[in-house]
Amino acid sequence: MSVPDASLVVSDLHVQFGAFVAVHDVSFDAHPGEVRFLIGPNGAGKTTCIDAITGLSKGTGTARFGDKELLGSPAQKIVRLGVGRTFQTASVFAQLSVLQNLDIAAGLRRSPVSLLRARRGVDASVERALEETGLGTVRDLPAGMLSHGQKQWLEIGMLLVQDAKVLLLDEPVAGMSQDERTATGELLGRVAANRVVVVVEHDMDFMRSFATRVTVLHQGRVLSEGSVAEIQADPRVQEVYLGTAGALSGALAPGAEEVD
Ligand SMILES: Nc1ncnc2c1ncn2[C@@H]1O[C@H](COP(=O)(O)OP(=O)(O)OP(=O)(O)O)[C@@H](O)[C@H]1O
Repeated sequence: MSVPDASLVVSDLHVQFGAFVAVHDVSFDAHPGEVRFLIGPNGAGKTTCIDAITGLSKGTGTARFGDKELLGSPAQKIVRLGVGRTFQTASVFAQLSVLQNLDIAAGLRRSPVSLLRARRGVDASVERALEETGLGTVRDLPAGMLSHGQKQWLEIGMLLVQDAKVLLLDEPVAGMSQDERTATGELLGRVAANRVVVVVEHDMDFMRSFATRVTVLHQGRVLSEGSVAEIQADPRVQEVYLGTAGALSGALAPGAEEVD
């Protein structure tokens, strides 16, 4: 199968901490135009996959973005290649305004020479990110005053101004209100139109509403992969959730309400 240049293709990813194998030969791919989900019970290896792809943990196998191999590259180089991530806890500068946070992020992709040049007005990439994330109305507020959801959107905006082509998002809707979850799903749909978006999530209701393709991990291995309907119908997935996370089992059933 030919793979589009802008895709992320992970093959046989293997990550070990001492004798403990956290990720066993995991393969998945993600393409612009889809919102790709990685789900699985606690400790399944989801965050470790993202850590390895972004250079924070050592992994073997391959993780290619277009024709670039990411595994083995330093984290900063991976960022420069256009691969960005968020963490479970948003890391924004609380004292600085939304605009200043975005401006600093935009500076990370500018050359030292252009940083020294006098700047007139707001960078076009910052204006686009404000528009795309819906944060325009709070642009002058200190980031510390934003709601939990708005902080996550700001982090996503910071990746957008850095011109990230691959966004790896670790539990972006944890702790969000229902309205914020819906807004986040819609934002991810817009962002994914021309970028790779991979979402690690526990929230099954969110997954069901916004995932276009899902990989289920269990104990470091790929258990199942497919559309939301396919993975929900997979008896192996039902068994894992029934066996390890009773509260999630109901949420896997089509149409079930999420249980927190
Ligand atoms: N630095 C580390 N050293 C040792 N073990 C680790 C390290 N990082 C993760 N692990 C272990 O690897 C396994 C996978 O962890 P990981 O955080 O990737 O799971 P996860 O699927 O993201 O879980 P959760 O949904 O709870 O965040 C766990 O057993 C975890 O304890």
